[in-house]
Amino acid sequence: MVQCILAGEMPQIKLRSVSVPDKGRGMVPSHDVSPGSLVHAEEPYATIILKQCRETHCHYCFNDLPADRVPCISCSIPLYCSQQCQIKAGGEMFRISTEDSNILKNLPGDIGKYAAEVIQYNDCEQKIDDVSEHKHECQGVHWPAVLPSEIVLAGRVLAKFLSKSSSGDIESFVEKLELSHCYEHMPFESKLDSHIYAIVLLYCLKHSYGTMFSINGISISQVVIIISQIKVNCMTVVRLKSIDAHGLSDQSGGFPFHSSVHLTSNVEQVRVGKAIYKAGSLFNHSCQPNVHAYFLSRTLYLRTTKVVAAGCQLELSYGPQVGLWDCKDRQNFLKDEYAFHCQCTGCSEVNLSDIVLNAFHCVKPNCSGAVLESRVLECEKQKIKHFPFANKVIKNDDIYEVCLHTFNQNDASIHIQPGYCLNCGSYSDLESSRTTVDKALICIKRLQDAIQSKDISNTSISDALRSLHLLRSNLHAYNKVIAEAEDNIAQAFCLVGELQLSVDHCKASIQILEKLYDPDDIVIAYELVKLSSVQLSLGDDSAVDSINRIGAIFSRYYGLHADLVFPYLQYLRREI
Ligand SMILES: C[S@@+](CC[C@H](N)C(=O)[O-])C[C@H]1O[C@@H](n2cnc3c(N)ncnc32)[C@H](O)[C@@H]1O
Repeated sequence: MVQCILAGEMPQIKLRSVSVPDKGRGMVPSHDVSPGSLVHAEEPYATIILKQCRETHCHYCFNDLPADRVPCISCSIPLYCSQQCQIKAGGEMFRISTEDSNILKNLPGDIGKYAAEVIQYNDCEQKIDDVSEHKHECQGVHWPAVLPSEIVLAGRVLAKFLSKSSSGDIESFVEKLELSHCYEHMPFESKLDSHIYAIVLLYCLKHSYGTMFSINGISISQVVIIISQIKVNCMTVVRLKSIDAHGLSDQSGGFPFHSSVHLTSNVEQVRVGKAIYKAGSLFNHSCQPNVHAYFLSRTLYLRTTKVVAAGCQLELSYGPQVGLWDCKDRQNFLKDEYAFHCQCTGCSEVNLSDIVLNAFHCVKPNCSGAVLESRVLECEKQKIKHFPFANKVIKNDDIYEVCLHTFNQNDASIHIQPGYCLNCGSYSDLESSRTTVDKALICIKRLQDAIQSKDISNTSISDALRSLHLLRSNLHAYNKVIAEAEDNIAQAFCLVGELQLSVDHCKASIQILEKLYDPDDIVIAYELVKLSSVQLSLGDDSAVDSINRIGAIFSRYYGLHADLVFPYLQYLRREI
């Protein structure tokens, strides 16, 4: 909340929790909400840093670690960006006896120095949050470094119970958490894993808490429930980074930009932690979300990206989104990761993206119809059957263009086969197209490797251009593979200093992505960041339009926090 106030913004929208068919509880606004409105801000109930970020990010606030990082005073495993974060993560562990404090202060080197500072902090009786996130973990045995992050997070939830509960009634604690769980839908192997981890975790905690803690059937079953609650409800905390073509990242808001060197800037999302937000857990998933989630430090912010009418569900994406993957891949992911079958509009109503994202080109060169493989077709058939005829053309002209033949059939007797064009009904030999595409992709992969190693030859670019031509003649014009190939070629041209060609291929990639995503989706803004950086290098006036578009999209997704989340925006604005 402190961060919200500092940034001059607090959520103003009144929300209600309602019961939603097939999805359990969900959140709705009490009145109409305009795009870009902050609807929710919340501090986490419990968090954990991801293992791959242990050396690079603060274990408390998840920001980048500075050179003078501060280790945990006791076990020195967690690293913090400041003494304040170290103290907050330690909770009560620093309220120690005078005798112990003298011992700690006299420890050699940095540890003694930190101990002295921390003790002084506590002596001043400053008010600190009693988070105690790490206190129970640093008792000599380094189990948090070994167990999976989600199990360590379950340990942190349990530590709250153990530090606060006087009754020792773990069942009522779990009930009061009011988090949904997926135990009954979990596969047998995952159930077995969670039982084993529950027992291991309880023994680890017993090491810290001693006799006040009993391990029995009840506590084990409750920890199993907490583990399955975490599986369904924990959010991945991410940070945005701009990375230039040479792999340098922009941490400071400045940009390592030299007029003699041509650079593109890519936006990368870095996953840094996992966290449980109790109210945030009430928001359901949609593959066409109307809410965007982001984080400043540990605080979760939810902001609408579309108009949401009073009483309509506010839904965010748990990862998969229309445009990112096709329907089948999204549903498989949600089943594996969150153990539910997605009931969102993106998975139940026809949308252009799901039809064309992995589609092939029709054999007739001038036909714009999509040809689908059986894997995609099965999913889309279900949706086409239920797509109300009246909405077909009005909702999206492009859908009509790629599926004309299909929609002209009587809805009740839709009979589409893999390999037949949805627009004109012509048959394509998908096996031969697939073989050509796979061969072309080998050259594109070679170009990607050359980009990685910054060793781009003329041959690798001309091979990639020939492959692009093959991709375009075998795949549907809006297939995502073409967008990715265009993007790779744009990067390669940029690295060899052919900036105008880079701009052309970057634009071709964006044109496809605008069909797959909403043209105002944040993904388009990330692509425009690349485009505008090359346009700026080229002295191209249209950089202004690109940067204005980026600004408009970012302010809808991040509001007043846009510059804080992505400091590179300030650099772009300065340039125009
Ligand atoms: C983080 S919780 C969201 C709140 C939840 N509905 C509740 O009642 O507590 C995630 C769970 O909500 C349900 N859910 C969320 N989005 C859904 C969707 N698009 N389709 C079906 N179920 C969904 C699933 O049961 C999932 O495991």
